[in-house]
Amino acid sequence: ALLAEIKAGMASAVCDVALCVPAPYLAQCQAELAGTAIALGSQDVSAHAAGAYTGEVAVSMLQDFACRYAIVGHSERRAYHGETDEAVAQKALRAVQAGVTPIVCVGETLSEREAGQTDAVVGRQLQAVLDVLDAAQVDKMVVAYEPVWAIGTGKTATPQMAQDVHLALRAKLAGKNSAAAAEVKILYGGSMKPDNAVELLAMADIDGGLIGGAALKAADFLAIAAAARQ
Ligand SMILES: O=C(CO)COP(=O)(O)O
Repeated sequence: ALLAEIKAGMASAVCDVALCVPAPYLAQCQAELAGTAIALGSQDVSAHAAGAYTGEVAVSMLQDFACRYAIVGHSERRAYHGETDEAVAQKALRAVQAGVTPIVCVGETLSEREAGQTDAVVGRQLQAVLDVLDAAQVDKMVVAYEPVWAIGTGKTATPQMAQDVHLALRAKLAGKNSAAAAEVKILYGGSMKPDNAVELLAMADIDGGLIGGAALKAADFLAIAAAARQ
């Protein structure tokens, strides 16, 4: 029902939109999204291309459902499933090698921010991915800055706080490939809502959003997509 509402509201393409759904819904969503401009993505991908890893979803399986994106390194995967920077990097690499665009999530916890470590933490998380990619692969990924303290909490980074981190991330990308750095989409995630999306998306280095809670209400998601067009 949610997908039908989003589809109806997206009838005219307002911006690039991808829906990243839990793996069991991929087949249904692929069918529902066929013929629309809305892309399909997953919320995770295995760090292994193939082999006996029961329960894992390999990138080739995602491709069976025409997934164009795979979120990797979401803070909940890092926190609750012990995913290290290196494991996240391997997931990103598997996706890139298969032609699936990884959405690489980085973000600091509240205590890390309060200790002045934000740039160091997100820089380390992004660098781990850059270390396994060739310079020519840098523009094959999307980066999402998601301050952990802002996810699902109703607390949002101010536009300037987010912009400062996005700028630092773009500089880090430029260290690997300066031309590609300008092209990489850096999304902000963390309680993005219709009432704060316009000012966040107006910032020079905020190229889009990674929407959690507000994507569960079609009207809110559509309003954010409309804000992205402005
Ligand atoms: O983690 C997020 C998206 O993956 C952000 O979630 P919220 O938009 O609910 O804060």
